[in-house]
Amino acid sequence: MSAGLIFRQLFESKSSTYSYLLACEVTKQAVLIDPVIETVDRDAGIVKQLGLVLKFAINTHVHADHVTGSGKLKSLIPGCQSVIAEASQAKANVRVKHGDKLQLETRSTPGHTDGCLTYVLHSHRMAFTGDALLIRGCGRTDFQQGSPERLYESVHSQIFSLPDNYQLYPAHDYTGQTVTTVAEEKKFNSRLTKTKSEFVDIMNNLNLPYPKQIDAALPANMVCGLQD
Ligand SMILES: N[C@@H](CCC(=O)N[C@@H](CSS)C(=O)NCC(=O)O)C(=O)O
Ligand SMILES: [Fe+2]
Repeated sequence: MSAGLIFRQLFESKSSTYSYLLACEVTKQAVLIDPVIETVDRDAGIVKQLGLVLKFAINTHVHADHVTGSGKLKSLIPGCQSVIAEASQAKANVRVKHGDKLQLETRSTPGHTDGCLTYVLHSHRMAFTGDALLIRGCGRTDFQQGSPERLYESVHSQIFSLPDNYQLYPAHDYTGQTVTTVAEEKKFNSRLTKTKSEFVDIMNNLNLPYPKQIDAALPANMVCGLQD
């Protein structure tokens, strides 16, 4: 995916989730990061209109707040394969780990969940951080093997170590923002600019309500989405 890039940031409003369509202008080969079941028909329509060949429906982690669209995409687009981290223990056609290169570099960024991955497209200075890093924030650490210590280490070692001008695209935003950069987050992130012990304290006192769809989402996402 080093030639011209086709790039679409797509939004699902019920869970405030971003999905990302990336494709090579020349080969038309495409991947869709973090599809959501509610918006799969829209996304499959865009893939068709643009004449793309969707190879992979890639999950950054086992989402707790929505059902992934990867299962439904596989039935709509023959040949499309689901992808998730080996460490997530979820089922998928392809299970990836730190260092793998599935058109994008895979970086292990646990802490929100054990199996959180950040996908880096070096040729276009972009990284897709899932819930490890949100714009000016980060994923919660109070369920799904969450650990504030691990999340802090992950973001500092795997995301803040990228060049300052890399653009960062999260899996969610609840304030209407769409993109940030490594430099901005190193300067302005209200949680991750703190010391590790201050960060742990913040994360242990968020007191957020559980996501509304968690009971349906977790079992479905352990098998990469509803299959029919
Ligand atoms: N209200 C939403 C869920 C909001 C939420 O918990 N978001 C997660 C990411 S989805 S697992 C999170 O980590 N938030 C961090 C934060 O600081 O908000 C719903 O009911 O779906
Ligand atoms: Fe999440």
